[in-house]
Amino acid sequence: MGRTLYDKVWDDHVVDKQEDGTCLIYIDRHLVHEVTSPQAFEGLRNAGRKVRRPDCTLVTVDHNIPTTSRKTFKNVTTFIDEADSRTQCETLEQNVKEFNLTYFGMEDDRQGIVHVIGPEQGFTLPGCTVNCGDSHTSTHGAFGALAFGIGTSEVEHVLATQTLLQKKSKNMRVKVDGKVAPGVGSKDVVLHIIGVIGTAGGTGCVIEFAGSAFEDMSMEARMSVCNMSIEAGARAGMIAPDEVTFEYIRNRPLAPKGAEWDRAVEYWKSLRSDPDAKYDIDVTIDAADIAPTLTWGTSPQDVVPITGKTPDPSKQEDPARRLAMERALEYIGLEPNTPMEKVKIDKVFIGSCTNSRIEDLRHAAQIAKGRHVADWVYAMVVPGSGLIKKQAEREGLDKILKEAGFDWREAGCSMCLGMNPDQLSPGERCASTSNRNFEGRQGAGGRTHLVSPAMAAAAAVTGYFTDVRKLLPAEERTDITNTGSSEKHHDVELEPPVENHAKAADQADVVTDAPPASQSPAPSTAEASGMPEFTTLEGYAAPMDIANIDTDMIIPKQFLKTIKRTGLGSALFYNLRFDPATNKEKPEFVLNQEPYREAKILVCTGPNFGCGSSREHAPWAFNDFGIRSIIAPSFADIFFNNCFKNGMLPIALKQEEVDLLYGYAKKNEKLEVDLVNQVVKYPGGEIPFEVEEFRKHCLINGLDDIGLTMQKDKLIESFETKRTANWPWLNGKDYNGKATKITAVPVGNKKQKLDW
Ligand SMILES: CC(C)[C@H](C(=O)O)[C@@H](O)C(=O)O
Ligand code: SF4
Repeated sequence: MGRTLYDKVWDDHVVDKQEDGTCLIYIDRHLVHEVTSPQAFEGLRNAGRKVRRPDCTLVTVDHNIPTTSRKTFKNVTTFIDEADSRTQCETLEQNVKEFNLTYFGMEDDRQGIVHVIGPEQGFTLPGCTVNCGDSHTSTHGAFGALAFGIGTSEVEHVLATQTLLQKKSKNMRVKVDGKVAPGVGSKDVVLHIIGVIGTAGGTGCVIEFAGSAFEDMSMEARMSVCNMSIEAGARAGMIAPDEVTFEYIRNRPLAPKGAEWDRAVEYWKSLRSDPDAKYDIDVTIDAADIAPTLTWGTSPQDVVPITGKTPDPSKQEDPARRLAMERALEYIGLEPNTPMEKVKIDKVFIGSCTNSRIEDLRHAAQIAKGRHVADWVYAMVVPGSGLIKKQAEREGLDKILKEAGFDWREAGCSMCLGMNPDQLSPGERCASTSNRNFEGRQGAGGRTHLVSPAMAAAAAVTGYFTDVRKLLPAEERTDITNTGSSEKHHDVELEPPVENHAKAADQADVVTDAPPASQSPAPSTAEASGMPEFTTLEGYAAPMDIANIDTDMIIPKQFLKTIKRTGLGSALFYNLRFDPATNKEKPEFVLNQEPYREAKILVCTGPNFGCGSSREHAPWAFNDFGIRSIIAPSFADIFFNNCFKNGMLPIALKQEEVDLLYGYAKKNEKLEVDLVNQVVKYPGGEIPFEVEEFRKHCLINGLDDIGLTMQKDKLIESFETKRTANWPWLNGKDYNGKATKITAVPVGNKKQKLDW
C-alpha cells in the first residue's frame, strides 16, 4: 500500500518499536529557547548527563526579551529590566556555555523567534524530524519535516538521547484546490480551515496540506499554514517538499552543499505521498470559498469572513456551543450580530512566528504605503529575526511603515504572548497577526482578533477591521463578491485616514499582569523532578464545564518565567481564580469552593482539554495544587503527554460517562481512579478506561523514561551509523559546510561575522 509523506518520514526515523506500538524515534533537529529549557538542563545536570548531539541543537532567546532598540545593548543582565525574564535569559546563557551549544544571543543578527531562525539558517530540512519545547514547532512542517512541540521533560529526553518516545499519529489530509483571490493570504486560508474543522479537528493526527492552493504558496506562506496546525489540534502539519522548498533552502548557511545537495534533493523528492496513499481523515476545501478572514471570539476556530458579523448564540442549538459563544462574546466585548467592519480597534501587532517573515512585512507595507495609522491606534511591527529586520530595511519597508506611523521594533515574540513588556492593557482590542486569541493571551483582559498581515495593516490605517481588498492597489483589486462560504457581504463606510498623534514607542511597554508577589513562584534555583508513582487516587473531584480549556487559561504566561517545576499551584487557573484588580479570590470559581480546594481529580465535560501551548507548567501547576488526574471527553496531544511525564493520569471517557461523573463531583461525592484495574469508581458503580501499556507501566512504577531510553544506547548508536551513511547532511555542519558541529557562538562575544 502507498505511504503518505508522514509515513515515510516516520519510517525513516524509527530506532526501536515496543510491543504496544510505542516507538523510539530519532530527532534530527532540536531548537531550544529560554522558557521551556531551564528545568530540562537542570535535570541533565543533576543526572550527570550531557547533550548527546550539540551539532543538531540550536538555541536562541525570544519569548522574554524586550523588543526596544538594542543600540545600548551590552548583555541580558543590564538590558532586561524584569527580574524573572532576566533570570530565564541568564539561565539559558549559562546552560549554553556549560553544555557548549550553538547560541544566537541578542547581540547576534541571527537571533529571532525560534521558528523563524531554524528555516532561515537551513537548520530545518525536508524529511527531518524537528522538536522544540514549543507548540508552534509545527511551523517547520512546511518543509516536509515532521516537526512538533514537546514539553520540558521531553526536551530533557531529546537533549540527553536525541530521541523521543512516540506513538504514531493518524494521517489526515486537508486539500485546498483552486486559486485564492487577491487580498486573501495563507493566514486567511489557515483560519478558514480551522473554522471548518475546529480546534480539535486534527487531534491525534498529522495533517498533510495538499492541493494547488499550497503548491502555489511561497515557503513563508506555507510556514504560516503549518504554524497554525497546532491551533487545529494536530500533532504536526506537513507540506510535500517541491522546487519552491528546494529554492528556499539552497545556499542557506546550514544547507547541504555540492554533491551532498544533489543527493539530498533526490531523497527529498522521494518523500511525496504515493498516489495510492490512504488517509484516515480527508477534508476538501475550495480556495474560492475563502475570503479575508478574522476571529471574532476567544478560540482560533471562532472565525468569520471580514464581510460577516459576530454570531448570535440564541440561534445555536447545541447548548455547550451556545454557552461557549456567550462567554466568548462577553470577554471580547462584542454584541451578537455586530458587523466586523464596524468594530473599532486600539492596537495592531504585526509579528509572531506566524507572520513576521519578510513576505508578511511586504504585505503590510503594501497596504500602509502612502497611508497613515489611524489617530487612536498604536501599531507595532516586530520582525521575526534580526536578519529579516535587516532585509526589510534594505528593501525600504521600515521607511514605508515608519512614515505610516508604525513602530518598528527588534526581533522577538513580543505581543504574541506578552511574556515581555509588549502587552495589551485590559479591555484593549488588537488586530494581531499572531496565532492565539485566548483570553488574556496578549495581556490580562486584552482582546485579540487574529488576522493576516495585510488585514492588520488595513485595520491600522482605518482604525476598524476593514476588508483589505478595498485598499489593494487598483490593478490587484477584485470585485468583493467573495464573502466566504457562510456569510453575506455588508457595506461599511471607511474612516478616512487621519493624522497620527500619539505613537510613543513605550505604548507597547506596559506590563499589566505581572504576578503579585504572593502568587509568584520563587525563582531561585532550578531543580529536577522525581517521577511520583501512581496506582490509585481517591478524593474530591472538581467539576468544570468549559470546552477547549487552553493551557494559557490553566497557567497564564506571567508564570512561565520560573526556572523551577514547583510552586505553581497558586497560579493554577489564575485569571479565573483571582480578580486581577484586587488579587482576591473569585468565590464563584470552583477551586475557591469547599470541598474542591482539596480536589485531587478534575472532571471537565468540555472537549479538547489542554489545547494550545506546550507549556509543561500546566501539569506542574495541577500537580502542585494537588490534582493528579483529569477526566474529560478529549485532550490535546501535548498536554496529554506532559501529564504522564509528571506522574499524572489524564483519562478520556465518553461524553455521557464524563457527564455522569460530573454529576457526582457536583454533589461532593468522592471518586476513585484505580490505574491498576483501569476503572474510575463512583458511588455505586465504575467506568473502565483505556491507557497505553507502556505509560501505565511507567506511572505505576514511577519510572523515568530517560533512564529507560539510555539503556537502548546501542540501538541509538547503530541508527546514527545508518543515518550518517544514508543522510549525511543531517549531521550538523559548521558554517563552512564541514561535517562537524555548528560553530558554537560564545556568549557575550562581539558580533559574529554573518555568512549571508
Ligand atoms: C512558551 C511556550 C511553551 C509556548 C508554546 O508552546 O506555544 C509559547 O510559545 C506560546 O506561544 O504560548
Ligand atoms: S506563538 Fe508567539 S510566543 Fe509562541 S513561539 Fe510563536 S511568537 Fe513566540
